[in-house]
Amino acid sequence: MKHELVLVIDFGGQYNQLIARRVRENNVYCEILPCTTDIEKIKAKNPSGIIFTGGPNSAYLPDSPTISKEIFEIGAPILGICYGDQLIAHLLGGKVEKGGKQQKEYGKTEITYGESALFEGLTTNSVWMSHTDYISELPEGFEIIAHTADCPIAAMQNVEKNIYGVQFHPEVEHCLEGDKILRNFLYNVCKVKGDWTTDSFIEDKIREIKEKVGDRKALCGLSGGVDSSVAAVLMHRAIGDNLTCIFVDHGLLRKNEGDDVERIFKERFDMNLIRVNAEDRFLSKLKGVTEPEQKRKIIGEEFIRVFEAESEKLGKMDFLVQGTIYPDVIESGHGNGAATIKSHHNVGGLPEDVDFQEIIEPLRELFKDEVRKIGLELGIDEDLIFRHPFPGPGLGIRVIGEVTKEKCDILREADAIYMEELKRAGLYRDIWQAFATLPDVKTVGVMGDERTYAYLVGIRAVASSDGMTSDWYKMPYDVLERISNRIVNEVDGANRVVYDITSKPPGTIEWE
Ligand SMILES: Nc1ncnc2c1ncn2[C@@H]1O[C@H](COP(=O)(O)OP(=O)(O)OP(=O)(O)O)[C@@H](O)[C@H]1O
Ligand SMILES: O=c1[nH]c(=O)c2[nH+]cn([C@@H]3O[C@H](COP(=O)(O)O)[C@@H](O)[C@H]3O)c2[nH]1
Ligand SMILES: NC(=O)CC[C@H](N)C(=O)O
Ligand SMILES: [Mg+2]
Repeated sequence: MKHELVLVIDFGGQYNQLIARRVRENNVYCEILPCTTDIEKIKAKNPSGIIFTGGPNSAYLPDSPTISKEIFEIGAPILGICYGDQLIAHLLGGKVEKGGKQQKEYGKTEITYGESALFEGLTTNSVWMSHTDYISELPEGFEIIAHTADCPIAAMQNVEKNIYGVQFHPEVEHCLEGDKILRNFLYNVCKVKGDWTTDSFIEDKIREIKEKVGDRKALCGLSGGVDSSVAAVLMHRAIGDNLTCIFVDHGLLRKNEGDDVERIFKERFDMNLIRVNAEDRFLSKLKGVTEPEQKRKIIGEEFIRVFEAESEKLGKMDFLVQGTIYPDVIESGHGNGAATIKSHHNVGGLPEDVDFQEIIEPLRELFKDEVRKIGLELGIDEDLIFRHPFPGPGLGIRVIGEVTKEKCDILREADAIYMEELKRAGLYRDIWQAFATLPDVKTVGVMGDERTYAYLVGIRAVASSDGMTSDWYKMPYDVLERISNRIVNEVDGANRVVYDITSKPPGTIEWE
């Protein structure tokens, strides 16, 4: 079945992915396209509605991102947000200017709404602003539908042409009733029925995979983590025994993880699974390397080389499947004009030559919490679905600086104690992700009246819903105390523990 589709046209904003997921949360399928996409391609997708995102530029400057005016003629309702709103005004003959002290607005702002299908049913009047420019003159055919104390045109509409614009950001959590405004756009203006659900995602993906793979063979990188487990189960539903899962024990896993993953998958899933022990291979490639991006690229490449070697043994597999999700893609700098934060091993860390016909990534557009929902619907057990995320490069990026077996062993012991204590305190599920890290730092201590000189262990726990932003977890002192005592007492080679209290941004979740 072909679903209703809303297109998000990307002008380089910070919250584009949020817009997309808000649309999906309203049961409408959504795709993000760069603003440079050909108008014919946009038309061919026959969208039910189009949303222009915000962006860092100024619509009136010559080199700012723009779009052909033909977009206004293709018949789909349009909603512009912030830069998108300003661009509509600029393209259709209104005026956008740099704001003086007066017109700039950042953060929470009081607003007065007028009559509009967008604002039906709203009961509050506070929005979230982030703009320096402002619309000083309406384009012809438009009317003002909201204003603030400082911004005369906080929203505008042309009902006849179905074009709407808002200066504020309805997609962010802090915009009161922003979700209602987006819902009104979808249901009152675009008149969608809302035919997209996680059920239909599963059905569609399975059909899509069947069509693509036919009776050819696929190899799926399986880590035992959430994303690859969900990807593997989806693939298995689609192609059955033509799927082989491959679990690489690269020596950078947590304590007992290799054996646990192998056992759990053999017990619970009726899939072909191969475990490859490749510790020496990975550690020898990482010898002497300290720079995080270089480490990530080496690990990314080794994964692929191991997959290729196994594929060769099995008689050449046609497809490689990975559990890549959206944050892996965006942080690797593979979005439109987005900066590279770190090369996730499965995206930015992939080598150029990959000996498979194609890579299949069934979850590439989704966020972690969406993947979890789908996993539960596929019947995967909760203990697997609610495992904390664990990065593919594993301890390779948690041992800061050069990776050695000795350091990995120290970290494995510390991390195992940390997890055990979090579970004992009943905090594991409340925390989005927690782990220990081993900075390349030794400190002096005193134990049994003897001097020690041993490694520092960092522990981190974060609260988040999608991993895109996070806050540090406010861990009770008594739990911290127990963790610290046990690590220093029980782990040979560690004599000090620190707790990371950095949010993301400005930090990232992993230290490298
Ligand atoms: N040890 C491994 N063996 C085989 N494939 C792996 C391994 N680690 C990661 N991968 C591949 O890389 C992808 C990305 O890893 P990532 O850690 O983001 O996802 P995950 O492990 O599936 O889920 P989670 O985020 O819950 O850890 C995985 O989905 C999987 O396809
Ligand atoms: O599979 C992965 N391959 C990687 O290379 C990688 N780097 C980070 N992560 C995980 O992604 C989430 C966001 O991490 P950061 O805030 O550190 O960028 C967190 O959950 C990280 O653990 C990775 N996962
Ligand atoms: N958040 C935005 O889209 C900002 C739009 C534009 N760059 C401004 O400062 O007004
Ligand atoms: Mg993982």
